[in-house]
Amino acid sequence: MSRLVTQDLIIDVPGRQGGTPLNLTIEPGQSWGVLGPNGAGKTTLLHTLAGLKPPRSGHVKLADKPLAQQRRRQIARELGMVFQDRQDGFPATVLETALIGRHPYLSPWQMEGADDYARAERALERLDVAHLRDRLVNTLSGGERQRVAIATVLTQAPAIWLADEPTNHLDLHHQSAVMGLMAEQAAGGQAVVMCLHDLNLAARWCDHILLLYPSGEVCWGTRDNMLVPSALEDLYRQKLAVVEVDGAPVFVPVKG
Ligand SMILES: Nc1ncnc2c1ncn2[C@@H]1O[C@H](COP(=O)(O)OP(=O)(O)OP(=O)(O)O)[C@@H](O)[C@H]1O
Repeated sequence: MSRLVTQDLIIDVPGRQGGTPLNLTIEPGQSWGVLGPNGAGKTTLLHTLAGLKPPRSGHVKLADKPLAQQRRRQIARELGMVFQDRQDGFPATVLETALIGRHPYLSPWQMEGADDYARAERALERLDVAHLRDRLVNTLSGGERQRVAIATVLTQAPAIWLADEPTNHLDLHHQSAVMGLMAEQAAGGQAVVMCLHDLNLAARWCDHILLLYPSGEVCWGTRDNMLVPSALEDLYRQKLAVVEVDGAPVFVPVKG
């Protein structure tokens, strides 16, 4: 299984000077939550980890080799990205979209085979969008599109998931189902890195947390060490009350 390693990584957020160099190892089986306020650089970090955006300094290594030296196709067999914003203007059906997840494994002009179709169909079932298989993606609701995007990455079957707010647009049931899927991926030996705005999803489903401050300061560690109310209040500049439900902390914003 592949490991994602950053060496003295500083992400390139326009107008920001400096920041904490990130020396991080994302191990197979781990589930990371990236938390921080709007504009802190969560998406920039994820895009940098995916090799879609060059860092300001430092390196990202995938399977011991700098990302910058690897072919995109090879990277796409290892890394799957759930984007925050997608342009679904392309008139493709739900099934055709899920099948895009198989492209890293096919040679140019090679048609998808029975196994590719079976994987895509299974992923659509898993994300509860199989009934939409023949619909054009640009006719779907926001939550349906989000589930198709996740089904596409599930079809891709990467060793490492980079998911930018995977629960965006999802109702409570589907939020829980998607977080369950992410946990299942991690339990199966994949690594998962998710940007999340919901502290409570992070507290319940992630085992590692990275806190990203607008200044560029970063800290990271195990969930229990990182989800300290005073640190989170400082991160979000928001007072919090904490209760415990089912053994996990629940953070509630309070006035004052
Ligand atoms: N192309 C660009 N030109 C100028 N500024 C940019 C550009 N791309 C991103 N930024 C800025 O970089 C900062 C970090 O953006 P990023 O999208 O990584 O934040 P984020 O933590 O994911 O935010 P959010 O929680 O709102 O999704 C923001 O202030 C954003 O405005």
